[in-house]
Amino acid sequence: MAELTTLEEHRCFDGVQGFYEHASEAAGLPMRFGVYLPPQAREGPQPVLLCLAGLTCNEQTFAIKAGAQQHAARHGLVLVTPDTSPRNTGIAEADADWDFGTGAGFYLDATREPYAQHWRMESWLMEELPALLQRHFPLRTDRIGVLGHSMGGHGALTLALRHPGRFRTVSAFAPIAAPTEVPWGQKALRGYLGEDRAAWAAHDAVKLIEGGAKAPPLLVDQGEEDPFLATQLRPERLEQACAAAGQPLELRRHAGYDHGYFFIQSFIADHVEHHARGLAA
Ligand SMILES: N[C@@H](CCC(=O)N[C@@H](CSC=O)C(=O)NCC(=O)O)C(=O)O
Repeated sequence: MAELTTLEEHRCFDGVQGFYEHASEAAGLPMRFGVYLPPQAREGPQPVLLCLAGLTCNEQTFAIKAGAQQHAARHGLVLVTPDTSPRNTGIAEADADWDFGTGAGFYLDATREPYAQHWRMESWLMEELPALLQRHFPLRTDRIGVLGHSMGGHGALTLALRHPGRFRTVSAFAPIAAPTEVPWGQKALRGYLGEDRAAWAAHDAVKLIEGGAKAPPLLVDQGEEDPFLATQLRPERLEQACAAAGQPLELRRHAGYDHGYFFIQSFIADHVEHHARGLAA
């Protein structure tokens, strides 16, 4: 059986936007992801931007809604858009809520049953997927940046902080910056990791920075009309932690913008340029 199944491929800004599935060992199930190959990939391997989406999203959401391909085509960046959780796991309770379980993997490896067997997003993204991508696509896994939105912003920050040296560039839109302190994060961390608060802290960007973890300079955009700003996101906690630790952070607050993809579309060009510059250096 083929290692990789092509689900769809579409010409896009002179490159190719595809969606693929493979039998993931980490998840123990088929996992899906998107890859945008810019036109430069016809000439040879190009740097990669891993794009992590938020709650309720799948591998198509960011690819369809963010408008990133036109900028990736200009800069010669490969975009990789993974699904946000395993699916069709047979665990009925995993489909009960939109902010936990299916579509809400929080980019970590669960240790609590019934999730521990399949919810292994960190292992999939950090180990299995890069090796698979390297075998099948013209891209450079030694030059990877990571970007994320909301739950995906939490993923971008925590994966970069937990795996120093793996990502050369990091950025986020409206990240869940302090998940141990907010309802979305507490629900996920309790559900996937149990009651051990030390285990939670290892997946909280603010706590990681306070504990001395370092990441490349962070670019973060936040809409001031985001309905989740005060209750779920808490960018001021990231600002405080970065200032105290000397972690470079550019936090841009934008009047009038909310949490959705119209906000992302408005600033995605800056993010792709940020990554392209850092990945070329
Ligand atoms: N269904 C929820 C809203 C869910 C939501 O806003 N999801 C965001 C990410 S939130 C944090 O990770 C998203 O990206 N949705 C996809 C989209 O196409 O906008 C509710 O009813 O409040």
